[in-house]
Amino acid sequence: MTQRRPLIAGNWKMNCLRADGLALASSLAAKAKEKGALGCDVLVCPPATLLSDVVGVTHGSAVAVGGQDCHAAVSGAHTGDVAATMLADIGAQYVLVGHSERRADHGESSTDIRKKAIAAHDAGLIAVVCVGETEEERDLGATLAVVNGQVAVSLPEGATAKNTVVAYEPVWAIGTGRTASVAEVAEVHAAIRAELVKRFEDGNEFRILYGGSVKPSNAKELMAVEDVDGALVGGASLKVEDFWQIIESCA
Ligand SMILES: O=C[C@H](O)COP(=O)(O)O
Repeated sequence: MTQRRPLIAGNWKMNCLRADGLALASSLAAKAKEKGALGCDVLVCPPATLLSDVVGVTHGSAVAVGGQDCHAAVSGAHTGDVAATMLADIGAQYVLVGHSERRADHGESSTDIRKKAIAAHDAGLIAVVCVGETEEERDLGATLAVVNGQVAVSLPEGATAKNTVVAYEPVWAIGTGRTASVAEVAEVHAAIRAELVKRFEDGNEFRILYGGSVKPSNAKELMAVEDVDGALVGGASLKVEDFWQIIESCA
């Protein structure tokens, strides 16, 4: 069986002013240093305003830093956007692309996401490509078709297990306290794995994260599901003790 090192990623979304964000990142880095070898890779994705400082305070620790989005272009007249090259330039190693909040708030399509993933790869970043169905799509029985369709279009030809992570986040489970059941998670992750194996030589090695109301109380159970290789955590990543317990669930 392929051994995949889990990734626990914290998406801070549009939260944290400077003092709180730096305190959170410093505490995590200190805990990681004190613990030594961890059972997973750890990533935090702060808002753009804090990226550079968080890179600074986590330097030399096991905590990697990522952006929450990037533009598909390297530079140009795109007011308010950030290029993947800019993220790499300040020391970020990852970038989230296609989060459902970007898809909903900014009308991003899977074609847009693929372009962003290519930009991330070209900049030397690992793209965390997010996919997931809405509640309506699940009720219609369209979950696997929707998710497989997003995976097929959002992942570029050049994706590999080294430069790409897939994050499955059912939209109805994000920030709602409702977590997908183990059976629901297992079914979708198996379908994503099959899609990856069909398309990519190293499809078995891609990490597939689950996201949607992951918390200390359900992390262990979710991490034990076949083909769940970590978590993309929103709310619980803003509390150092909660996020740390989720990290420890991979031990
Ligand atoms: O990116 C993270 C997800 O949207 C999950 O957020 P949540 O853990 O607050 O449900």
